[in-house]
Amino acid sequence: MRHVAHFGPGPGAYSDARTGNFFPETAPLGPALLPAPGRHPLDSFRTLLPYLRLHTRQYVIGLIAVVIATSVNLLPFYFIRLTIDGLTGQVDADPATAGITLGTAALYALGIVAAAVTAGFFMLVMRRQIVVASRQSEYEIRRDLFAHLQTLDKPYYDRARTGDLMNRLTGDLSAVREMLGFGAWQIVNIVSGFVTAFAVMFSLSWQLTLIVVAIVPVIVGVLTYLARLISKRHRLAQEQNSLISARAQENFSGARVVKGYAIEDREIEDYRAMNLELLRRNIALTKVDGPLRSFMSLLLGLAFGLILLVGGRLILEPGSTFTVGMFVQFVGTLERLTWPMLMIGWITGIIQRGLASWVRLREIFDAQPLVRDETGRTDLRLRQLRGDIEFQNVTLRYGSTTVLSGVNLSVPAGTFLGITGPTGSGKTVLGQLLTRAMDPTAGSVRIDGHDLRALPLATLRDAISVVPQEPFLFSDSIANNIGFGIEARDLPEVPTGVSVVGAPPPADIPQTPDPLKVREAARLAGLLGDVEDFPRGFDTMLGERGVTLSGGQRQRTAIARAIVREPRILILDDSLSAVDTETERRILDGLREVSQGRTVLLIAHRVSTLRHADQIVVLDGGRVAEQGSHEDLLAQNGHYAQLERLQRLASDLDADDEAVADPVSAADLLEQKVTR
Ligand SMILES: Nc1ncnc2c1ncn2[C@@H]1O[C@H](COP(=O)(O)OP(=O)(O)OP(=O)(O)O)[C@@H](O)[C@H]1O
Repeated sequence: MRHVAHFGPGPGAYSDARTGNFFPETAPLGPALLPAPGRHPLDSFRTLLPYLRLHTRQYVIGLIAVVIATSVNLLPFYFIRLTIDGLTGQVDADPATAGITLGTAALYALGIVAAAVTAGFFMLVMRRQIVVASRQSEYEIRRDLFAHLQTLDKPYYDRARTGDLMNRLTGDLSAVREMLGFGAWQIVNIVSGFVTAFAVMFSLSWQLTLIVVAIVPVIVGVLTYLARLISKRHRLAQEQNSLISARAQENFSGARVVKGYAIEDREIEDYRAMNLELLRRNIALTKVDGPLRSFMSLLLGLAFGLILLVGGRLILEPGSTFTVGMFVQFVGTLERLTWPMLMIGWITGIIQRGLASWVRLREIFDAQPLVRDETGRTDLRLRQLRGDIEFQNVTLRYGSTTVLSGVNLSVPAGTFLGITGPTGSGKTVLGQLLTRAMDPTAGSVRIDGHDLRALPLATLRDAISVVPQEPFLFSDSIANNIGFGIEARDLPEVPTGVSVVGAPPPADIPQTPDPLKVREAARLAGLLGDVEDFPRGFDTMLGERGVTLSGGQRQRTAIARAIVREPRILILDDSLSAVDTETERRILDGLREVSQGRTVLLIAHRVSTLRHADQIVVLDGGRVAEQGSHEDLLAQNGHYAQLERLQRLASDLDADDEAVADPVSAADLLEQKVTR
């Protein structure tokens, strides 16, 4: 079940998008990844500290292990020096080099092995601490981000782009994790590598060390420049990669539209152009990526050549204490600096990307819902609702557009209220105000006499079920789709801002909703017959992995999902538009059964759907235009009466004329003509 995923990163979360390339492949990086103006990345680094603090111990142990490993890594050259100097019979100030026996050589060899084993062991310790800590931080940030996103409201999601949010939760999070893991240990590796290597080299020969000090900045400078160039071109290639994937995905999802409009050739041509651009960018990347290694070899070759010349002279100088063994140790130690030098440019990129990505994640954390519980206003004692609804002079504006204007409505608990009106008249937003998807601009919406702003959101949403105009079904079984709302109740709250280390294993959560409840809800929604016709019944998978339901079946699944929660208030937004009149009758019978003691708001365009409602409200231009029972409204001879006449006419036409195949469409057609 979906919520189980909250308790830990799935296998995919551990996958590392590393190419065999010299530079790691990260998320597509666009201009959007640049830090938000006016906010320095280091400021946001401070906001990352609480997550790092959860793993202080791991980072301290891990970083000490890196320092030990880099230092021990230089020991083999010391033993090689002793061996060479012993073998060549040269004697320096160190008595250990005054000749060598086979036994001593074996000891040195053992020393080399021991150093390698020790360094390997500490690198392992580092990985177990820092890399694991970065994965845990990734888990914790993702957990908290998701939990925070759950608190954000409709206005936020109206503005946010799903693709962008997905990209932040995956690509940006990976970039942050890479900075906390690989970035952190590489920084320490580079610093300790440079410090220890320079200390050793200086103790061997200050003259040679001076040459290195002169050369290294040039090498690092050139490499950093190349690394930046590669990073930039890599980013451009990645951006194009994203575009091309998005285009392909849209083409696959909209395959029916593409075929229907016979625009395959245009699609092929567009895709070809995008693909060609990707090729161009990839070639541009190869042009700088390829020569990097050769360039590195060339620079190092030159450096080593120079050191050989000067070092040779130092050895040959009369009375010199600089031995062949010391020279070999010097060169070996310098060679160990190759990797850190190469890494500087790379790590700078990783840190820059990580910080920029963290800024983008902070933007999500900083977003606050407009609608939320507020201390002082929310009365947390209100847990149960009866279902009396009241709109008091409610006005809703979006910018300069007035959507609802001075709506007054009183709906006693247990009322079956029909709502109709021309398209865009404000029917849906009326329901949305009731669930506090947003608050009214003026006036107040009340349940049981309490202004909604005084009700805890959990109480409110627990009491109301909505069947939206375009129901969303998950790629899951029919049973889980119907039981979606009940399974989520009574779950332990997942704590945020805490370490995952030492967290107890997830509680054993029942995997399937009560089958009897699900079956009963399906019956009431008129879906049972359809489900029983599927070979796997309620276990039938929907969506990408399973069957595709018809529009009417989708609507009824959503109705079943809403009523299985046994809400005090049920809102159905145009939920019977895709079913035939016979199915509609069955669903309405079911709804009447459920509506005993509940308040039902049924938004519909068809008089046949509305006629048995206790009360019917007709909205027009965001105002209540008519209100009363079916008979009252017919007597008023207004919009509703006109609607009824036209729909009756359409249905008579249908009875007379075989050519009108679908009475619903005919009625809708006529109704649209009238409402226009
Ligand atoms: N987030 C929004 N921003 C701006 N305008 C909005 C927003 N949501 C709704 N509206 C506008 O509010 C008006 C009422 O919308 P609503 O969805 O309630 O209409 P409706 O009566 O349910 O129509 P239909 O019968 O077509 O579903 C419409 O003009 C719509 O464009």
